[in-house]
Amino acid sequence: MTFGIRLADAVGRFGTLCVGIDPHPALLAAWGLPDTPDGIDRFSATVLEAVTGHVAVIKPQVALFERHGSRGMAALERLLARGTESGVLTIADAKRGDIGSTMAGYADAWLRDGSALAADALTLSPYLGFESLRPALTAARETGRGVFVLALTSNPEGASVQHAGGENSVARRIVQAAAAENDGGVPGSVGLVIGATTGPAVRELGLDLAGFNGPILAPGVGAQGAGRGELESTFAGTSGVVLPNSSREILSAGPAVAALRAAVAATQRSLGLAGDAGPGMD
Ligand SMILES: O=c1ccn([C@@H]2O[C@H](COP(=O)(O)O)[C@@H](O)[C@H]2O)c(=O)[nH]1
Repeated sequence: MTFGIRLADAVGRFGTLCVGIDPHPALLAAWGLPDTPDGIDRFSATVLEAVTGHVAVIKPQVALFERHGSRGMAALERLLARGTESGVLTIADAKRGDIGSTMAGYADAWLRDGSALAADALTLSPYLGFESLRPALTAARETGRGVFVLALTSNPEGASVQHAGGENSVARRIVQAAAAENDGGVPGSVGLVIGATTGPAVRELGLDLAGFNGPILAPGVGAQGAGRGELESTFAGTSGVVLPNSSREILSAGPAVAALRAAVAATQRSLGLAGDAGPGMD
């Protein structure tokens, strides 16, 4: 079964909120955990326990595992495996992108069956050219996995690159290229990253999200300042599933599992997502 279909099923049961697992040093300290591979392992296991059965998807931030070298990456491998065992979909936020021949290595690592780092989906950076991502697009299609391609990122600096090009902006061309990958009537597995903090850019750049048949990962709610109003205005009329991601704001409620669950529920309520059957935000 494809990632797009599995995601549609999962958000139909648990709603669209994506919880980020970002073991920042300050959060580890606040939780009374050491800034070590064992600390991030315990942090990750606690978040997974709290969200299982309450959200459809988690997004581990790879950089914060990579800080600890091979033992940090082993903690990430365990989290990805436990996510699969628990029935929670995983998006590895690694933002990979390179020339095609090297991209094949990343695709093998993150998107191939049997790889210790295989996730349900991977974030990709298209700034070496959308077509350089082909090995990852192919691997995802062949293995029933998904990708999320950066289009309009949530950080203010992103505009200097992504808005460039006027009517034919970089972001617009990325949305068009990603849309072309999602043919057929079923929910597509090639998604986009569009920050919830990007204000009127979706409209001003003429991004056709009504015609986009894939999921959209929307970081920027919570700690970066976006809320329900920003989500609703940015994604009005969008056809595909929009997955608002919150990391630090939810994680700062820990380490108690009950408190993390309460933060998840509060976030779902404040974003208007509780009981949300998923596809689109009208
Ligand atoms: O445009 C982007 C792409 C990815 N991110 C990632 O999402 C989380 C956001 O964390 P918060 O604590 O909720 O701010 C983090 O892992 C980013 O690397 C993003 O913010 N914007």
